[in-house]
Amino acid sequence: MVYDAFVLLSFGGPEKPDDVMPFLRNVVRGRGVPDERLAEVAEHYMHFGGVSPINQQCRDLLAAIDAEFAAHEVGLPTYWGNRNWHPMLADTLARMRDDGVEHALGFATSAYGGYSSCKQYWEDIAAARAHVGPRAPRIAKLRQFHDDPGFVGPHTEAVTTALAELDPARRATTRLVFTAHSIPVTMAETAGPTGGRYNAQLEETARLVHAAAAADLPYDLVWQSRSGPPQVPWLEPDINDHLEALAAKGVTDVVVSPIGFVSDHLEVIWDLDNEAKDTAERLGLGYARAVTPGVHPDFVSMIRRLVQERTGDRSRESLGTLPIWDVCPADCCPPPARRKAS
Ligand SMILES: CC1=C(CCC(=O)O)c2cc3nc(cc4[nH]c(cc5[nH]c(cc1n2)c(C)c5CCC(=O)O)c(CCC(=O)O)c4C)C(CCC(=O)O)=C3C
Ligand SMILES: [Fe+2]
Repeated sequence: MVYDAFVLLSFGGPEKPDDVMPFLRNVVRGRGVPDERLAEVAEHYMHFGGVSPINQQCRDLLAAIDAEFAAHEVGLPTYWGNRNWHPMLADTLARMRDDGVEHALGFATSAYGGYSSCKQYWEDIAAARAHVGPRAPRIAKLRQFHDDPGFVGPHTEAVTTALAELDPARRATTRLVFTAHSIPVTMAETAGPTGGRYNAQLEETARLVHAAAAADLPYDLVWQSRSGPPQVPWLEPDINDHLEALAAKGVTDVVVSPIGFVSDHLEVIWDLDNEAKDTAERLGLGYARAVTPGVHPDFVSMIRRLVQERTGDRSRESLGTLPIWDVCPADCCPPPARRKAS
């Protein structure tokens, strides 16, 4: 297969206060997220002047990818398109068509399987192609990378750094807490071809980072950033409840590592650096938050390696044991049932 471009696929985020509500409406399109929840989330964005850091993080990542491609003679022009905010993927795809692109490789900013993290990016590609119409470039999405050394390594380094911020005299009562975006339980059950893939991959990443960063400490995998109507079950426990439980059983310090994410976007800086940190302070827990890969050189070279893997120029690097594939089965990770907005 000959590929003629690279496109970064991401979530998108508002870049000014007036963007916030239209962005949020795009995110929840028909998914029954209550208005009160949207208003609450809008508040989180307003704490940062209505600007999510995620778009700038994508610009920085794309610049790093350009430099990496140039240094390794990967001769692909690069593009960037989002699911929920400008630059929207459909607009990017139209530009790619105008530039003569026919078949691009796409890298999505999520390491895991599941509807929101993987399948929805395939749907974004299909919708953008339908929008562009005849001569719309094709996009082959690059594989999930939860156990790649270019993802596990930067998370490991970050946990080590965060651990060094805590009091070594209390190491015996220190704990690692890995977090990822909560999703509806049904979505978790139907993730991947045989179900449970999102959780299984997160468990594997947590195990790998734990073993490499601090094998002597106990660790947990918990969830953050729940949304949706309260009567719909999502993955639990929430990190804040979990911190309460840890404090109650004598834990004195925590390192919180958001292995569910690739950059320190709003869900990380609000839900962890504000909410969870406040919870920890109230409980008297020492708290250190590990950073996400961002533009870590090993993460950037992983993206280049994924491209070279697809063009047959190198083989896969995997630290875990779960199966990894290039093309997802058509029927895996169904979208959640649509609910009327309440
Ligand atoms: C698995 C997963 C990831 C990780 C994989 C990936 O990265 O793709 C992720 C990432 C992100 N989620 C983000 C923001 C939001 N997610 C929401 C809502 C939801 N997320 C869900 C899941 C996930 N989300 C789900 C099942 C919903 C319910 C509604 C729906 O089914 O769509 C809402 C709606 C309001 C609310 O929170 O209730 C917002 C604003 C941002 C941007 C942050 C920024 O702006 O910096 C990022 C990177
Ligand atoms: Fe989300």
